[in-house]
Amino acid sequence: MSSTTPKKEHFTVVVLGASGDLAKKKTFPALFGLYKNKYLDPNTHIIGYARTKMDLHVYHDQVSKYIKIKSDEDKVHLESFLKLCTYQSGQYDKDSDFQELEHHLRDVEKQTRAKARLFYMALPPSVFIPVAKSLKKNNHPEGVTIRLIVEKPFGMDLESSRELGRELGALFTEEEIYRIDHYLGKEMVKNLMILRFANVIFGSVWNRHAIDNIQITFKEKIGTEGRGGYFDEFGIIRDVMQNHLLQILSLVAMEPPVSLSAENVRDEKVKVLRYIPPIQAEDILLGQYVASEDGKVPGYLDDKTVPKGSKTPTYAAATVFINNERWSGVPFVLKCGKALDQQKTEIRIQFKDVAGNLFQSLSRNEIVIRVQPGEAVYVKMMNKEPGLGMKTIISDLDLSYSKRFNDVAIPEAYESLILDALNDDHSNFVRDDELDAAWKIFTPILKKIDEGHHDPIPYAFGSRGPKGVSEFVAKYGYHRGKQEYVWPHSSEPGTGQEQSTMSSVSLLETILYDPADGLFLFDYHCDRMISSAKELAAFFASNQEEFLRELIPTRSEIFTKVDAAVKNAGKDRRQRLRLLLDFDGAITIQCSHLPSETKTFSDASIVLLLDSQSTPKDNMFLMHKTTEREVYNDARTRRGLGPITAPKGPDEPFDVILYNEFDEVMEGTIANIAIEVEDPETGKLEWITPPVSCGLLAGVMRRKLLEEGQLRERVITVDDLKQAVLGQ
Ligand SMILES: NC(=O)C1=CN([C@@H]2O[C@H](COP(=O)(O)OP(=O)(O)OC[C@H]3O[C@@H](n4cnc5c(N)ncnc54)[C@H](OP(=O)(O)O)[C@@H]3O)[C@@H](O)[C@H]2O)C=CC1
Ligand SMILES: O=C1O[C@H](COP(=O)(O)O)[C@@H](O)[C@H](O)[C@H]1O
Repeated sequence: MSSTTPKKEHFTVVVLGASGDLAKKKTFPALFGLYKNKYLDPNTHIIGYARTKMDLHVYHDQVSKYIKIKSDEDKVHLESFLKLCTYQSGQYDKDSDFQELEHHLRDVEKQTRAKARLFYMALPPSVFIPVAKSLKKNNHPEGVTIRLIVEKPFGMDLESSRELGRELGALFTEEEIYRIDHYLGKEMVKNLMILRFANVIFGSVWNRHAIDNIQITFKEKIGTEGRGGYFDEFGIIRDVMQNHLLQILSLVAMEPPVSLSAENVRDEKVKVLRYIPPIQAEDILLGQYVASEDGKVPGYLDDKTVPKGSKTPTYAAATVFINNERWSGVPFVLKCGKALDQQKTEIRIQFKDVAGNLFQSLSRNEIVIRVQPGEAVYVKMMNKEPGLGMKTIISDLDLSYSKRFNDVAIPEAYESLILDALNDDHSNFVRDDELDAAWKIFTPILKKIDEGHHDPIPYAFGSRGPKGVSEFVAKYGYHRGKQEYVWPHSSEPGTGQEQSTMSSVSLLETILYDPADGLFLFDYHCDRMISSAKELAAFFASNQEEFLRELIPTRSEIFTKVDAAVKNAGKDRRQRLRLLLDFDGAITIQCSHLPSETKTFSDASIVLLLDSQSTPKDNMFLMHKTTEREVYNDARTRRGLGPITAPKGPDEPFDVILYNEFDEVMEGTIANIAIEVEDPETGKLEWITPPVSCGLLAGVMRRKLLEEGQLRERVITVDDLKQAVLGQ
């Protein structure tokens, strides 16, 4: 399959549609990634071509717009990368413009001596053929190797796809064409062959004898905002299911190929698709999103670019069957949708029930391959609950990439695929007969949908999808499990387990749960975590845009998880919850039980120490609650205090008070500070607390007291503090 060795053949890359969204967001960042990591020959010249007229300066701004610069080294790489990028404007159907492109190419190639050209068509389908014709006529000189990357959609149905195939086929050979489906470049999709064919423990159960049903799910939180007009022509089945999900299915279901060569792999992929009959009307469930429950986010039809009364589905669940020896009778449920409750793409393989009745209340085994976000493979399995009894509980074997491979950068799908194309490796590209087989499965049902025979069921923006989804998957045998399963397992802080989930900075909230009062100031905790997530995304999220757009959880999503964790740890017990949010959207909750009443000390009995030196206030870890606690730990160490524990006795120092470089009091290492002073104007006693601008965390209790008017913000100097506390 794909190789990762730098390619010897020397290419010029031409990006057609260079002013568009795809080129900016995916193609140029991918080319830069390859260049930076030395997978691209350092002399490779990249020519952008599009209708928009722009000078080189503006063009370079466009090229760089979505390229992430994480270090000074990256900056240097970008400068040299931009020197390789030139631009030429021209129409998509004018020979004279393509001839000018040819002059540009020849000038470049005189210097670089490149003898091969990679044309990347980041273009709308309406101009695929005119551009392909112009390229063939004007930019395909003899003796020059040509590779043409074509983006989806590859037609609207079997007929139009064949027509497109015929027209392209008359111009370029199948070896020259690379039909991109970027899901084939995703790390976990590329991992499927290895998981299946390099592990006896998986390979031997990968069939109808052991597996009950398989779900392949794609969920997005975002709606079609901004591209409603485009989307309406296609709908979610053509946008995601017929290509991305079906490609995943073929890798999950195919037989082992004779070798890893592109043709052998694709032979097996196409074979399995041919065993799938067209989807039947009763095996499909469609939905279209309406406004969110609180009415704040508009629905699909509220988008002005969407035709009034459109029945285009934004959600679809469809079940296919593979009528071969391995899979006969096993439903493959494909689900995809926009404007849903979460973002995820996963493959869920559910096994059959255990035979016999040795144990009660067992849940089925599942292998879950999490494609994104947070790549993981986990096996849900039954285990003995540790202890004296013989109770069974659900547990897991968990290969979370963030823990197992935490220092490895996972390449972007487009990087991996462009490299494959440069290396003449077709295995992760779609072959013409695969496309044909895929359209055969979907075309009859798509025709019926286009003719308006299927009314989509409305679902609220941000929900799990249309009513009936759970019943739909249950109809095909999916059991949601008899026992509650919470991941990760709750752990007592200090066991070390919580450390292992913190390969980098995570946002942190510590929440009190009391059976009588519920979760203390829960909304305030959520608000703080969500707003810190937005502010710190630029520093810690590896994909800032995606994190901000889709991965920051809502209050209700956090509540669902917290509630499940509390239940799991015992709703009748007082608990301290450590809620962690990673910058890839993963939430971790650790519960520890508390005594039924917490010991309190009167004010006079708490010993507080003033820090021995100031702390600069300009520190993001003071303003946001995160797992990065160095600034606090340093202060404790300076004053001889160990790690944070509950106060052990009235005489033992409890906390250290930090102050900034201007001698203004900030806060303690675990609490905000307030003092009671005389109001200089009225002479009345009042409680004051330093403003956040002094460099401190806006605590949730502090917020409550400020809102209730029990506390007022005022700068407190170290002298004020001494005066108030010691009367000096
Ligand atoms: N290494 C890791 O990253 C691991 C992560 N986890 C996490 O633990 C959590 C639980 O995992 P898991 O049990 O596998 O997955 P979930 O419980 O999230 O989903 C299991 C199945 O139940 C469906 N489902 C979810 N909510 C409902 C509902 N309210 N009513 C009916 N059906 C529902 C899902 O459908 P649908 O897909 O349509 O939502 C899915 O088919 C997940 O957040 C998972 O990501 C677990 C183990 C390891
Ligand atoms: O091809 C498409 O894929 C994206 C989702 O891609 P991802 O890599 O972000 O998962 C989807 O949003 C878009 O509608 C579709 O055309």
